[in-house]
Amino acid sequence: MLPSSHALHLTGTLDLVAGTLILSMATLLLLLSVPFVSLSAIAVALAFLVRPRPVRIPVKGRHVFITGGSSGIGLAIARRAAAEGARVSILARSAARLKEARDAIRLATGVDVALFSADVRDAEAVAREVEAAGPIDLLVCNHGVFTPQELEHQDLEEVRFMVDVNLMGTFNLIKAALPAMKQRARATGLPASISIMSSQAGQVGVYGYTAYSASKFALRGLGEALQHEVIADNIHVSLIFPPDTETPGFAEEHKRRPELTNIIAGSSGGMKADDVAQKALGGIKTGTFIVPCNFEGTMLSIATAGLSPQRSYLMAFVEVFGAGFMRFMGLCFQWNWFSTIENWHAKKKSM
Ligand SMILES: NC(=O)C1=CN([C@@H]2O[C@H](COP(=O)(O)OP(=O)(O)OC[C@H]3O[C@@H](n4cnc5c(N)ncnc54)[C@H](OP(=O)(O)O)[C@@H]3O)[C@@H](O)[C@H]2O)C=CC1
Ligand SMILES: CCCCCCCCCCCCCCCC(=O)[C@@H](N)CO
Repeated sequence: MLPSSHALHLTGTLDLVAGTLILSMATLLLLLSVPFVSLSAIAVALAFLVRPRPVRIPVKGRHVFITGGSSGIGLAIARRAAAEGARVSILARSAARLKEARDAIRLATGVDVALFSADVRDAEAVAREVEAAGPIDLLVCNHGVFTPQELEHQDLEEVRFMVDVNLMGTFNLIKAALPAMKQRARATGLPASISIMSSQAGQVGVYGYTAYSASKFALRGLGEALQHEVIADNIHVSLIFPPDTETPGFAEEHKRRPELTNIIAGSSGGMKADDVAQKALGGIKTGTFIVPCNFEGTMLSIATAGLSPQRSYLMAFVEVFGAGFMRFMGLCFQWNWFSTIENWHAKKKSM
């Protein structure tokens, strides 16, 4: 048996220990909450900071005009937009392929899309078709050509072809569509969209893609500047950056692509056209400026965020705090690519 004075002493000590414990726990929590509170404060600040403001762009019942809508990614976007209740117009050169696309979309959705035939390089023809289609709510500049080759071996004619179709074609289209789009956006009070199909090769230069990468990088400059110019008209610009995607165009490209282009492009996993279309439409509906399509694409977009507009405070947060690490990852990828190129040359020399 303990004498009662001892028992008292013991409870006193226990109280002291418990008190100290609680106090140090509280201090620890407080210390731990400092970074948490400051990170939350930064997130809140970013929520006020990001421009343009978040937006929702409806698709149902609206006029969606898609170039290159007769094949691959464009066809997949047209099918999805039709299924969501949009009035869909597609434009391409070949009338025969346009009709095939209309039949395929009708079969899949029961909806008839309107067909417009023009070469996007022909500004007058584009203006005529856009006029005939009527005012557009969502313009999807998806047309594109790609013939990979080392610049040394590529004819200037082919370089010009890619720049003319991919870049100048997009200018022709936007110039033709913009005036009526502005009017319509004002009349309906609904936000409108101009989306442009770039490529992951429009975010990083890739062996064999000098002309193609140049034409796709250029679209980003176009898009960034255009967003400044049309924001007051409630028009929202999106740039879409797919990786290698299974399409008729890609099947053709793959037959002649340099081995090194295959290897480097293989750093990003391939996709199906319909999955790219889903990402593209998702990005368009939220007015997202940079729309990546797969995991590697998301990393690439964070690594190359630069001074592009960002509406999402969460993505802004990731970009701000991921910048250093993503730069490091980018250097790792470049190390890997340059090593591959070096080994490839060494192997060729020894053969
Ligand atoms: N597939 C891929 O791996 C990737 C593709 N992209 C981009 O996505 C877009 C679509 O590619 P994808 O679906 O593979 O291409 P496809 O080759 O399968 O389809 C291209 C579409 O564009 C049309 N088109 C081509 N040239 C012109 C022109 N001068 N005027 C009008 N229409 C034209 C074609 O029709 P027609 O020939 O009858 O004119 C066709 O409808 C392109 O911008 C491409 O650069 C980006 C990343 C990866
Ligand atoms: C932090 C860094 C992350 C990096 C991941 C990088 C992966 C880059 C791969 C580039 C792929 C280019 C594909 C072009 C596809 C295309 O446009 C053609 N098929 C033509 O249509």
